[in-house]
Amino acid sequence: MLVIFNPAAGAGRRRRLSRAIDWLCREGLPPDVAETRAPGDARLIAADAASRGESVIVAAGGDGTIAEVAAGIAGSAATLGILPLGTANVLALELGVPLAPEQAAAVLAAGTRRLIHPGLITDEAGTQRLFVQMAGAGFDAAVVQGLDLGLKRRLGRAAYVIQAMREVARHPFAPIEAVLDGTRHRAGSVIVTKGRLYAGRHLLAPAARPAAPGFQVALLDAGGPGAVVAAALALPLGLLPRLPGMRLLPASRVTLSGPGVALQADGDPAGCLPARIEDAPAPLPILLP
Ligand SMILES: Nc1ncnc2c1ncn2[C@@H]1O[C@H](COP(=O)(O)OP(=O)(O)OP(=O)(O)O)[C@@H](O)[C@H]1O
Repeated sequence: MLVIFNPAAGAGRRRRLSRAIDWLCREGLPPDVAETRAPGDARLIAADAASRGESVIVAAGGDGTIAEVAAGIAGSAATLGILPLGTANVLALELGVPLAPEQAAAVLAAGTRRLIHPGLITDEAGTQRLFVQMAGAGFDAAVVQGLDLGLKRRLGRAAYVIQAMREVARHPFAPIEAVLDGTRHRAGSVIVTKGRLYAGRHLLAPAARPAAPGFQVALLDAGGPGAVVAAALALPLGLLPRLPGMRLLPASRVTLSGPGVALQADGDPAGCLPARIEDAPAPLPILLP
C-alpha cells in the first residue's frame, strides 16, 4: 500500500496522517508514504506506483488530491483508497468514508472494493482533467480561483465565505449556456455533480447516485448578488435543491460555454469555459466501508 500525502490539504493534517499510519502499522500493514511537493505531484507519483504494480494507492488529502491520484491510476489495476485530510472532504462524506483517521485506516485495511465513475472535463484545447465529485462554472468557480491558499490553510472553510463576500461585489455574472444531452439551457451558475453533497455535508442534488455513471446538473437561473446571497443562506439549511430558480436535471454529457466564465473541479481552479463534461472512459475501483 502506498499513501500519497498532500501536506497542503486541510488542517492538522500531519498529525491525522500519523494516527492513520500508526493504526496500519499496529495491524501489521505498514504502508509506504510519499509526500507531494506541488500541485500535480500526486498524479505523477500515483501513475508511477500503479505502473510498478502497487495494488492499493491511497490519496491522503482532500477532493483535489483524490482527483489527482484517481487520474494517475486510471486505466491501471490499482485500487484507490481515501484518507480524508482535506478542508471539505466532500467525496469521503458522500461515500461514507469515516473522517476519523483510525476508522479511515480500517477501511483501507479491510474495506470493500467498489467502482465509481469519475467525471472528465475536456477544454477547448483538448486538455483533459478528471474529477471525482463535482465541477462548477460561474460564481463558485470564481471564488475558488480567487481564494488565498494561506487563508484557506489558516481558516479552513471560513476562507471560502470571506472570498465569496469579496467576489460578490465584483463578479460580472456572465450568462452560461449549458447543453445537457443535446438540450440547450441558460443559467447564471452551473454545478455538474456526481454526488448529492456540496461544500461539505450540504445537500445539493438529492437524486444523485454517487457510484453510478452520469451526473445531476444544478442550473441556477439568475445571476446577480441577490441570487448568490439566497443560495448562500439556503445551503446550510439544506434548502438549495428547493431554491426558486434552481433546476436539477440528469445528464450524461454536458457542454458549458460562456466567454471568460471560470470553471472549478473538486474545489480546485480548472481554467475557463468552454468545457465538455462526460464520464471518464473507465470506472475506478475504490475501497469503501
Ligand atoms: N505540496 C503541495 N503544495 C501545495 N499545493 C499542493 C501540494 N500538493 C498538492 N497540492 C495541491 O493542493 C490542492 C488542494 O488539495 P486538496 O483538494 O486535496 O485539499 P483541500 O482543498 O484542503 O481539500 P478539499 O478539496 O476536500 O476541500 C490541490 O489542488 C493539489 O494539487
